[in-house]
Amino acid sequence: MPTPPTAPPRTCVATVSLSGSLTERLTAAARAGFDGVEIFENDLLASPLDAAGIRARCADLGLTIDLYQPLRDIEAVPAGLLAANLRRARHKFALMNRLGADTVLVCSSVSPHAVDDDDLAAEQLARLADLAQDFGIRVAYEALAWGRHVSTWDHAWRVVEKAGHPALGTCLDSFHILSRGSDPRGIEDIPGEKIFFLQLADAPPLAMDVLQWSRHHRRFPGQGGFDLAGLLRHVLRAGYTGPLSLEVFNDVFRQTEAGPTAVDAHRSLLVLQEAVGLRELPPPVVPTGIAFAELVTADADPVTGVLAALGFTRAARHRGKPVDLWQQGEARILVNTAGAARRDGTALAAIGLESPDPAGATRRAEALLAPVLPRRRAPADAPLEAVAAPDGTELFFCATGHPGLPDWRADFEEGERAAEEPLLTHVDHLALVQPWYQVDEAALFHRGVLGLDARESVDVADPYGLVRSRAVTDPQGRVRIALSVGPAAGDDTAHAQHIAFATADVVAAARRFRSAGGRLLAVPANYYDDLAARYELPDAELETYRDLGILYDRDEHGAFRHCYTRTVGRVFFELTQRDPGYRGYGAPNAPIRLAAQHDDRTR
Ligand SMILES: O=C(O)c1ccc(O)c(O)c1
Ligand SMILES: [Mg+2]
Repeated sequence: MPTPPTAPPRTCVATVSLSGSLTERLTAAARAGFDGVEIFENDLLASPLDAAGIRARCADLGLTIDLYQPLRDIEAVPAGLLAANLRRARHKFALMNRLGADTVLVCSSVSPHAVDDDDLAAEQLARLADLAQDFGIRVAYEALAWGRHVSTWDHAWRVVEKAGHPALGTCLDSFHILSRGSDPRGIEDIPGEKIFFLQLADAPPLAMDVLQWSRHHRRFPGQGGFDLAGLLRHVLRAGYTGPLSLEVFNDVFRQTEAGPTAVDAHRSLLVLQEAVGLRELPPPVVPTGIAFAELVTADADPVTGVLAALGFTRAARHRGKPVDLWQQGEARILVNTAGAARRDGTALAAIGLESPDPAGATRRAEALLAPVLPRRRAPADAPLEAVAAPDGTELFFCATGHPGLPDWRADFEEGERAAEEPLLTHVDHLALVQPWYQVDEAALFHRGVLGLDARESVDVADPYGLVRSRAVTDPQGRVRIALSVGPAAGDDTAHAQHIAFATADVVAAARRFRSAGGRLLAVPANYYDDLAARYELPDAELETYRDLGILYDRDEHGAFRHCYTRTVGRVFFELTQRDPGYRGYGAPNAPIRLAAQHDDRTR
């Protein structure tokens, strides 16, 4: 990795990537730590502030205006049109002088009047650059992937090179380059000072019209499928030292709060800069296990009843707070009855992550703009470092049983001892439901802040909508978190969180739960007929699964058997028996489970 330069590049965000009034967008960008903005023409036109007012507001916020955009359909047009275009440009350049913006974006023409003639395009862009120069402005020419005649980065660069004008350079936009599958290596041959601007956007792989893809589905770096680090390396090797600017057109960001979007955006740029060695951040401290999951509830009885039937004992009680530790093997559930009752009943509010370096984990989280939570502790309590995930879940960095580091369990007084051998050994995974607009942000957070790996996203059919789910894990599979987004927010079934426990014998664990009075989620008989058709399972085994409601899945590495408790408030529990090589979560069974849960709720 190259040594980071003394000053990392400036970071910008396009106003079009955030929602709200122009003032709201600027405020959000500044608060999230951006250095500058690209102002989109429509955002300026719609603002009650005039150019001088916008300039003053940006100055107050500590933001520069690094780009004004766009001038469209300028080049390679008949002479009459060129005169009109230059007249329009003169207006905009005067405006930019009032705004204090010195670079204008010109995207390649989509006009039916444009002709396929690079010489003409170069000549007219040089005329525009001449005019711009009079205003102290530079013109950055960008190939739109759907440009009429110029649609690739190298074609745009050839036109710029041909024009040979000092006030004309190129603007590279990762979306236009990578969406077309263009080879970006040749970018290294562009003289760095002729790359006037760099726009960065990621996007998920979608087979669709490129204009629609670009205008609705761009995402922040690391949230799609493009190799942005690879592209950025080429641009840096060319000698580019200008800003890194996020230009993300996205339907979700247009309609959700600008503040969190701007934080998500800036975090994505920090992670990207770290990946290419432009910025040094406190290194990730990958969690090594789940220390506990904390449930908050106004009424503990229903959930502790389920835990007791599952074989948990109340192993300890907090010295100063109404928090009980329920434990079985290495699976620990805190049941917290402090504070006001939550309207939605029992909910998973916090996760304790085992960390080899809790203070280091917090430093990284803070550097990546995660809110660090005030320590909730009495003077005698062990210090616990905690940050908030985007969905509000509190993440505690714990060092359970680590000599030399404070142990959170020191705050607890011992309670009951386990009477029998634990059938449940540890937490297999946690499933957290995200607000519908936040799943990409959540995945980036868990990857960037916690150093977990994000898996492919899977779509699961729910009877009343679609659940998108994406797992993040550590390399050894000791921490597995499934992030999902459900359909309408009012749908309680798709919005329940769950805690999955691991067992070496799911049949025994399910039987014990049932004989202790627990109720397992019933699974339709049709499912088992299908299972018999799909796998050669012995009849007796199939019968047992049918009786207990155990679901079955298999991949090339092994099998997965799992069953579910009924839902309490907003949470339910899963019992899982995972062959060592199996890497999934039983996703093929999720539609059956969701339908059974809907059915169970209406019973
Ligand atoms: O979709 C567009 O029109 C558009 C405009 C300006 C850009 O920089 C861009 O990448 C796309
Ligand atoms: Mg662009």
